[in-house]
Amino acid sequence: MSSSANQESTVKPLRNDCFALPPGVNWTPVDEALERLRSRLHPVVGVEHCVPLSQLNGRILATDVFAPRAHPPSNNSAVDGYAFAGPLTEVPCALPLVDGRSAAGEPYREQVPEGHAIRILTGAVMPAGTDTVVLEEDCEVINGQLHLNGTLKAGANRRLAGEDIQVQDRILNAGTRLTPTQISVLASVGVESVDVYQRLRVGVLSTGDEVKPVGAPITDWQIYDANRPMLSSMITQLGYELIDLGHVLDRPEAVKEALERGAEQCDLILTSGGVSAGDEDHVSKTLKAHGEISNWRIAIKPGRPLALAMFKGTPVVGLPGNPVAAWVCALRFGAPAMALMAGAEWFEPQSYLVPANFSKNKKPGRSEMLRARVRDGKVEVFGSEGSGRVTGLAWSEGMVELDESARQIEPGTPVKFIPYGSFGL
Ligand SMILES: Nc1nc2c(c(=O)[nH]1)N[C@H]1C(S)=C(S)[C@@H](COP(=O)(O)OP(=O)(O)OC[C@H]3O[C@@H](n4cnc5c(N)ncnc54)[C@H](O)[C@@H]3O)O[C@H]1N2
Ligand code: MOO
Repeated sequence: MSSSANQESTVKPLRNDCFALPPGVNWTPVDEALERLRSRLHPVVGVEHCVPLSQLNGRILATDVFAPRAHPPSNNSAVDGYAFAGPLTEVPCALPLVDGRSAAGEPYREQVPEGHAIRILTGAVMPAGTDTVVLEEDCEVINGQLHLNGTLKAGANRRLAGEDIQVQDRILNAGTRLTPTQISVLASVGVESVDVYQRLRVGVLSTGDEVKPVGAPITDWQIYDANRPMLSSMITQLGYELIDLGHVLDRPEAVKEALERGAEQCDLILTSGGVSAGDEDHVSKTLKAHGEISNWRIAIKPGRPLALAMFKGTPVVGLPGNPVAAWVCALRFGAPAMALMAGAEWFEPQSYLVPANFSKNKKPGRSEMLRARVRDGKVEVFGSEGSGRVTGLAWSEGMVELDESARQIEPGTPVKFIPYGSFGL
């Protein structure tokens, strides 16, 4: 792996044989393939110190974060109403109101005398002498007296100091991918900046003589490059740094040159195409000639051929060329692997058992990933399983994963639905 100027020298490189398969392995079940990736990969990025809140979305925490302040910092009211000392057991009753009020940002600084009440607004600090708040809808003020008809427990409608977070509580763990909600927690206790991992630099390379970048002149026997824009968008959406390695023809020298460029600039390279056994599958050949390659034949449809290699110290994930297979493999295997390399936790995507709205007779012995979406509480799958059907990708909102043992699916059979959101997309 190449290293950037500010990357820390303590980063441990991956082993050259990290993708090697045990002798005799032929078809690898999905679970085993995932476990192999999990056990052989580790973070390969250094730490970026003191990154401000405004730049944290999607970044991965490098250290645990402890609260420098409690949340809420003081007892305060959860509602607009009147504060007094609770409980209130004998009703109806009338409490004289003190002159003044406690508003958010403008506390009442004196003691509220026993048996009195005070006007209070949501978020305002509870004045001394009060611990309970009645909603303004549940009481009436007549001639400076607060009239109450319902009982209230002591502490009703009050938020206690530190009930959410106490000083020095661990609020976030190292390895957490920061999202808007976690950034809100940091802000709530006044954390201005945190240490995060440097962004994983992911190179995306398309290969194939028939493949042309969008915008280039094209003929009938050529196709537009759908994989590179798809994978590039995925990389940026996952919060990684995209390094566009372009497209190369099926020429050993061109493939080698592109991989060398990638190894210089990236922590990981995703290629698509050229990994099955065909005469023009130069990605496999180049990786074999100049790196340590392992052609994983995963018992999955689509996406059987997945080439995993180390090329000049940089891991290369050789995805199949068919866009559907490239997408499925990039998600199912690439996303957790990248997360781990980027310093986050390995993750098994959250899935849901949803009744099927389709029938299918599946071959045993391999997993199948179907383009899917949920409508009216049932999961439907795209009409064609063809691995080149990009329309199915656009139509889908997730995948149905049928494991190796699944056989006959009927309408109503619970199946495992994995929304794309479970991968962070
Ligand atoms: N004899 C065998 N042939 C094939 C096997 C096999 O096991 N034995 N596996 C099939 C499966 S499954 C797949 S998937 C493909 C994977 O092949 P490659 O990774 O070598 O991919 P290519 O042959 O280069 O391309 C496959 C297909 O995808 C189109 N493609 C490629 N790149 C792009 C791109 N950037 N954007 C859009 N489409 C792309 C390409 O034109 C081909 O149609 O191998 C099967 N064959
Ligand atoms: O990986 Mo291929 O596209 O399974 O069909």
